[in-house]
Amino acid sequence: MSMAASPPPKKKVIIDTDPGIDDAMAIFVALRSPELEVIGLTTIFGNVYTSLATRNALHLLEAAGRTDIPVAEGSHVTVKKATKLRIASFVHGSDGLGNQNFPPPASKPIDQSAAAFLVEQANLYPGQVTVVALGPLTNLALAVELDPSFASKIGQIVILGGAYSVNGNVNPAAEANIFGDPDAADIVFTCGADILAVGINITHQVVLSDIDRKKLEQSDSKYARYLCKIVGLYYDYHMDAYSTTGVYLHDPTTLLAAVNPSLMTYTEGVVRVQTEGISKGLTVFDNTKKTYGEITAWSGKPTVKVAVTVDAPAVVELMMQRLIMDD
Ligand SMILES: O=c1[nH]cnc2c1ncn2[C@@H]1O[C@H](CO)[C@@H](O)[C@H]1O
Repeated sequence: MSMAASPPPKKKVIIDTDPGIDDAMAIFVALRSPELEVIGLTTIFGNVYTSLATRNALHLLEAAGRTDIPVAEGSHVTVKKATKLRIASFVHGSDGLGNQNFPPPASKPIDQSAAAFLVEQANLYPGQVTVVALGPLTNLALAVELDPSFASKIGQIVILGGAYSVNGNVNPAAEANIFGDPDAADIVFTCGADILAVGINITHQVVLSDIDRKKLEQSDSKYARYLCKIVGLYYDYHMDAYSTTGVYLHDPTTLLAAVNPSLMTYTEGVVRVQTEGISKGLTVFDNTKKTYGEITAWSGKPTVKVAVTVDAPAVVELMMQRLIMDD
């Protein structure tokens, strides 16, 4: 008797997000990826304040018809309780979704903080949960502080964060997600979890051109059409900031690294984050190949994987395919 091979188990994913136009793309791609089971969204400040991130996360799940997925609201302040936050409304619009003024969602977040939800899920499914972190790393740092076993129980943390051997996007030193809470980022990078970091040295190679945008616009996919409605402002920002007619696919690229890690190559080493001074938010990678003459801040810290190359056309194609494919 022949038996059909059973499909591989889906990867359980929690997306920690600050939606955000490219966050919306990543969330839709995740919902459309048969390799993934999205078990929750957790929210954080960054592109918008946390309360608006929660509202947008709920709204995006409603737009996708997936209100079965829980949303846990994250921290409103940095891990050091700073309330003065850097919010990128000039990139995403004051509503975070291209100034479309969508009606408020009917659904509500669950009664648990993002950090508590992350800890709970890691304990429920040890080694099986992947967190895709698309904003500042505050919630994950709080999870590490809440439960010392979180780092070993979480399956993998895929981080959009850092600028490795290239300039930042907030200033020459810092990438926006790391700059948003550098102390949290340093806690997470050194916590000992299985970490895969995707920096803007990678995501600046992955561009959605105007031609691809038109293809999305002309498809009948409700996901593609929704994204085309909100993406205009993101194109304007890229024209102003980088003089390009395309947009960088930061968040969907990172999400797709969780779907198919072989879209990138990686190196391994220790990442520490500068938490003060003019280079606050700088990610500094030690390849651990040199024995320094003294103990450094990197000595003996756990290593992480950092993406070094990407098959950019394959990432764009996969994203387009996931958005356009039939339900
Ligand atoms: O110039 C910028 N300032 C702040 N945030 C930005 C900028 N450009 C892009 N992003 C946002 O930050 C993440 C990648 O660093 C992405 O979520 C992107 O939308």
